[in-house]
Amino acid sequence: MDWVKRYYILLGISNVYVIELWLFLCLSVYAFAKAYRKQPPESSKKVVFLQQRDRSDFLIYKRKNISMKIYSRAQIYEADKVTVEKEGIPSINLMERAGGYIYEWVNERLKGGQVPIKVFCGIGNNGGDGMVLARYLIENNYNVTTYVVNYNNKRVPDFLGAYDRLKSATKNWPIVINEGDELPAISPQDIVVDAIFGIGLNRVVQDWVKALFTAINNSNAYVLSIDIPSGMYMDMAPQEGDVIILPRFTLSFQAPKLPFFLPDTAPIMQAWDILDIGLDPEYLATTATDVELIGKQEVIQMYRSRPQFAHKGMFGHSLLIGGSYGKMGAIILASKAAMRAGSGMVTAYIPQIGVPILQTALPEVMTETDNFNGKVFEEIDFQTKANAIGIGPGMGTDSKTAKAMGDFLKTQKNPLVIDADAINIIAAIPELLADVPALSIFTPHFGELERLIGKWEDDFDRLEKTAKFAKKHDIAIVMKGAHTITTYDMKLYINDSGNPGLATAGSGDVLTGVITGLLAQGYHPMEAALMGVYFHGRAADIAINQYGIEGLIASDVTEFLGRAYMDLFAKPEQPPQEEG
Ligand SMILES: NC(=O)C1=CN([C@@H]2O[C@H](COP(=O)(O)OP(=O)(O)OC[C@H]3O[C@@H](n4cnc5c(N)ncnc54)[C@H](OP(=O)(O)O)[C@@H]3O)[C@@H](O)[C@H]2O)[C@H](O)CC1
Ligand SMILES: [K+]
Repeated sequence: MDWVKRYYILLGISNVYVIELWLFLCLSVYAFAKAYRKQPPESSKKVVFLQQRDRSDFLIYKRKNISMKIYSRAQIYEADKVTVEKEGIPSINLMERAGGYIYEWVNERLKGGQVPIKVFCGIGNNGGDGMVLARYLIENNYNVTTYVVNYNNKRVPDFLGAYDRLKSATKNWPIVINEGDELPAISPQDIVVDAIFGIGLNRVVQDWVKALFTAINNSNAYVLSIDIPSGMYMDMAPQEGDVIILPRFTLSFQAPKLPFFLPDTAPIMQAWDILDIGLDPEYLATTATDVELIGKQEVIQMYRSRPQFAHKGMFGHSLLIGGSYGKMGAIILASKAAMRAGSGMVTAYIPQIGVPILQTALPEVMTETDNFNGKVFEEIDFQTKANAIGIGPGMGTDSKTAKAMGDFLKTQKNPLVIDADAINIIAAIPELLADVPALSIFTPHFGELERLIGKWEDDFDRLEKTAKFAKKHDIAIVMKGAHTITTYDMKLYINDSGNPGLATAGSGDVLTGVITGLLAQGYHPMEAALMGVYFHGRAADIAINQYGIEGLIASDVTEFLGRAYMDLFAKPEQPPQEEG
C-alpha cells in the first residue's frame, strides 16, 4: 500500500485522508458489488448453480431418462431408498437435487423477475422440496416469502434439514402458519408454490388447511404445484368435501402419477411436466408396475414394418359384423378403418338391406349377408376365412340378433373384438361370457361398461372392478374415455394420445375397425388393442390441425390413420435456434 500513500503524500494529502479515502473506496466497491448482485441472475448463473453440485447430477439432468411406467407410492419410496443407497448419499441430497431442479425450471422462466413468490411448505418431504426451492430463490435474489403450513407435529428429518439450511442461509425466515392463525393475503400477481402435500397425503385434510387451499384457489395467483397438487391422493379418489389445489402447472418427479389420467382428477391437471431427478435408472427400468403409459415409444416397439415384396394375403382378412337398418354408417366406418389400419382384405357381414349401401360407400370392402331379409341380421353364417373378427357396430340388440350372436360365439376359438351392441347383448345375457374366446378385446364406453360390470363408486373403484372382471373372464377391456385405459391380467395401460375431438358419433366404430385390422395382420391381441387405441388418438391429434377439435368427425380419424403411422418415425420438431 506504500505506493498509494506515497502518491497521496506527493499530492500533499495527509495520512488521515489516505485512510478515509481507502475506507470510502472499499465501501464503494462493496456497494457496487451488492447492487450488481441485485440484478436479475443471468444465464451464467445457471451454470454456476450446476457447478456447485457434483458432476453426476449434471449428467443425470442432461439425460432426461423419463419413464413411461406409472409407479405406486411404495415403489417411489423404494426408488428413493435404492438411489441414496447406491449413490452413497444422504437422503437430503436427493431433496436438494429435486428442489434444485425445480429452481432451475423456475429461474429459466422468470429470469430474475421480481414478482412476489409465496412458497407454501408442508412438514413432510414435499415441504422439504419447497424449502430447498425457497432457499435457492432467496440466494438468487428473488422476492420470496416462505410459509410452513404446520398441519402436523411430525416434521420429517429431511424437511427439518432443509428448514435449517434455509434459516442459516438467510435472515428471510419462513413464517409458520398454525391452526387458528390468520391466512396470508395472496394477490393475483403472486406466484404461489404449492409444496404442502406430496404423494404422502393419505387422509382427509383438516378444515383450516382446506381453507388455505380455497384461499389459494380463489386468489387467481399463478400456482405451481410440486410433484402433485396438494389435496390430490395418489391412490384414492377425492372424498366428499375435499379441496384440491388447482395448479396452473405441476412439476412431477420422475414419472406421472395415476390420478393425472383419471376423469375425477385429470381436469385439475391443466398442464404438467416431468422432472427427472435421477432416481436409480436400474430400479426404474427393472421394476414392473401395474400401470403403464402407452405413447409413441411403446408403440414403435410393437410395430412391424412390411417387407418389400408383399401381397395382400400377408396382411390378413378382417371381418366386421354389424349394421342394421338406419345404422349402416357404423359398420361402414369400422370396415373402412380396418382397411386404413392396414388389413389386407376386409369383409363386412351385414343384413341384406345394407348391401347396396355398403357396396356404394366402400368399393374396397366385400360383403356377406344372412338368408333373411330383415332390418337386422338373424343369423351369423359366413364363408370368409377371416384372420380377425370385430362384432357390434350398429348391430342393434334385437332378440333375433342376440340369438344369432349367441350361436356365433359358440363357434369361435380366436380372440374377437367386441363392441357396442355386442357388449350390450352380452351385458343383458351374461351367460354368453362363457363362450367368449380368451383374450377377446371389449371396447366399451362408460355406459356400456356399466351395463357389463355394474355400477362403480369412483375412478379407483371402476379400475379395480373392470380389471377383476377382465381377469375373471380372461378378456381385455378397453375403457374408452379422455384417457382410454385398457386392462388385461390386472394391469392397466393408459393411452397417451387423443383429444376431445374424438367425443363424436362413430369414433368408437372407427376404433373397432382399427383394432380388428391390426389383429388380422397378426399382432397379438394386446398389441392390437394398445396400438389401435394409440393410432386412433394420434390420427385425431393430427387431424385437428386441419379440422379443429369441434369440426372433427369420425371418418376424418380414418383418413388420418396413415399419417399416424408415418408419425411414428417422424423426426421430432427441433426448437427454433436462438439468434446470435
Ligand atoms: N422420489 C421422489 O419422487 C422424491 C420425492 N420427494 C418428495 O417427497 C414427497 C413425499 O413425501 P412424504 O413425506 O412421504 O409425504 P408428504 O410430504 O406428502 O406428506 C407428509 C406427511 O403428512 C402426513 N399426512 C398425510 N395426510 C395428512 C393429512 N391429511 N393431514 C395431516 N398430515 C397428513 C403423512 O404422515 P403420517 O405419518 O401422519 O401419515 C405424510 O407422510 C414427494 O411428493 C416429493 O415431493 C423427495 O423430496 C425427493 C425424492
Ligand atoms: K404439492
